[in-house]
Amino acid sequence: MDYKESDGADRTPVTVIAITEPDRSPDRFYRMPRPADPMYVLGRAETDGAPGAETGGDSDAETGGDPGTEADLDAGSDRDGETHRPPHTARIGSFLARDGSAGASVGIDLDRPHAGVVFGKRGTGKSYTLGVLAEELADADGVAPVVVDPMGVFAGLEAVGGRVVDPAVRPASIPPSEWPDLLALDPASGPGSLVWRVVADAVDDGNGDAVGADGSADPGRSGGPSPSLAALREAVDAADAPAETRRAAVNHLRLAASWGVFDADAPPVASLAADGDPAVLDLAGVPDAAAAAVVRAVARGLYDARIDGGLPRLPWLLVDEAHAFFDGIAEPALRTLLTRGRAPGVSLVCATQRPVALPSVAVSQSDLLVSHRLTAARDVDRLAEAEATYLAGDLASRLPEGVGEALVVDDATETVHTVRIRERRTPHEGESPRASRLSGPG
Ligand SMILES: Nc1ncnc2c1ncn2[C@@H]1O[C@H](COP(=O)(O)OP(=O)(O)OP(=O)(O)O)[C@@H](O)[C@H]1O
Repeated sequence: MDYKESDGADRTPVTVIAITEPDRSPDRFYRMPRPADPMYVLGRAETDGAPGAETGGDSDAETGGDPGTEADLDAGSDRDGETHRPPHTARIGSFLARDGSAGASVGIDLDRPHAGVVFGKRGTGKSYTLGVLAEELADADGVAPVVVDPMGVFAGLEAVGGRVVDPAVRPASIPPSEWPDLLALDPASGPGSLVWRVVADAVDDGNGDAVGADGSADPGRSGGPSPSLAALREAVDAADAPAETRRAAVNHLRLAASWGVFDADAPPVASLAADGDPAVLDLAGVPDAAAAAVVRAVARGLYDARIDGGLPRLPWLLVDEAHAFFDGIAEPALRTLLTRGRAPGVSLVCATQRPVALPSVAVSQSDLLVSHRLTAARDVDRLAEAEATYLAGDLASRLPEGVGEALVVDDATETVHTVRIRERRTPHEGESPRASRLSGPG
C-alpha cells in the first residue's frame, strides 16, 4: 500500500456512541471519526482492497470501533490536520459531529466508475459540492470530468486547468427518431415524419454510423461524418411532400440552427475527456431543447467512446440542474449511463433541487447519494427510495440544516454519514446577488 499514516501516534481510537443491537435510534449514525483518523473512502468496499468500514471512518455504530491495522490504512493525517489523500480518491470534506465540530476527512473513490445524485433545496450547496468533486477529479489520474453547466457557475474550474466549452454537437449524434421531438413536432404529423425520414436518409447515405453498440439505431455514435442542418434543410426542400409540410419542416430546422449548438464539423465528444482537465459545457442561455440535445449527444458520445475503446480515461459526467434533462431527449442517454455506464467506465453524478423530477432509476442505480437540506415533502419522499435494508430509520430526519452540510448514503460500505463539504479551491460563481452588497447612492 502506497499511503500510510504519517505518524502512528496520531491514530486515536474511534469513539463509539450507542452500540445496541438492533439499534434504531438516530445515535447509531453518529460514531464520530476524529480529525486525526485516516481518510474514510466512500464508494469503496472492503473487498476492493480499500479500508472501508474498519479504518475508523465509519459512522454506523454497528460496525466495530477498530481503527484498523496499519496495513489497512490508505491515508493518515499529519499533525496539522492535513490529510494525505490516497490515490484515486476525491477529498470532499470531513465528518460532521452533532456539536458542529469536524471529524476525519471523507473521500470518494475515483478508482472505479460510480453513479451518484446530489440533492438539496436551492442555495444549500449542490453546485458547490459538484464543483468540489470536479476539482478533485481534475487532480486525479486516469479520469476526466465533463461538467454540464446550465447556470454558468463552473467557469472557476479554469483555475485547475479546466476549460469552458461552447457546446457544439453534430446533427447526426441525435437519432432520426428523436428529431421530431427535438423540434417540437408530432412524429405522426407531416412535418415531423418528413424530418425523421430526411435525417434517417442523410445518415443512411453514409453520413454516420446507423447502429449503436447496443443495436439501437444511433447514428453518429462513433463521431463519424454528419449532415449539416443546411444540408438537411435542402433535403427537406427537395423531398416529395406537400409544399406546406416542407415549409413547416424547414422552419423548424431553421429554428434549430438558430440555437447555435449544431455543427457538422464539431469535434468528437470524446475530445472533451481527452486530457483529463475539466471540460465545462456552458449551457447558460441555451434554449432547453438545445441544451437537452447537447446533454444527450455528450452522454451517449462518452459512453460509445468507452465502448469503442476510443477514450483511455474514465469520464465523469457531472450534470447540474439535472431535473431539466430527464423529461426530454437527453433522458434515454442519461438512463443508459445510470443503468449501463459502469461497465464501460462512465460515471454520472446528477445534482438537482427537485429529486422528485428524477426517475426512480436515478436513485436506485446510484451507489452514492449526497443530500443537502430538503424540505418539500415529495422531495424528501424520494430519499425513502434510497433506504436500503441496512438503513434502519428515516433518512429525512437526519438531513443536516447548514449550507454545505450533507447526508451521504454509501452503498459500497452500506453506511450513512453526516459530512461537511470542504471549501472550494476555485471560485464558485453560484452566489446569489445581494442588494446589500450593491454599491449605494454616491
Ligand atoms: N461546502 C461549502 N462551504 C462553504 N460555502 C458553501 C458550501 N456550499 C455552499 N456554500 C455557499 O452557499 C452558496 C450556495 O451554494 P450553491 O450555489 O452550491 O447552491 P445550490 O444548492 O446549487 O443552489 P441552486 O439550486 O440555486 O443552484 C455558495 O455560493 C457558497 O457561498
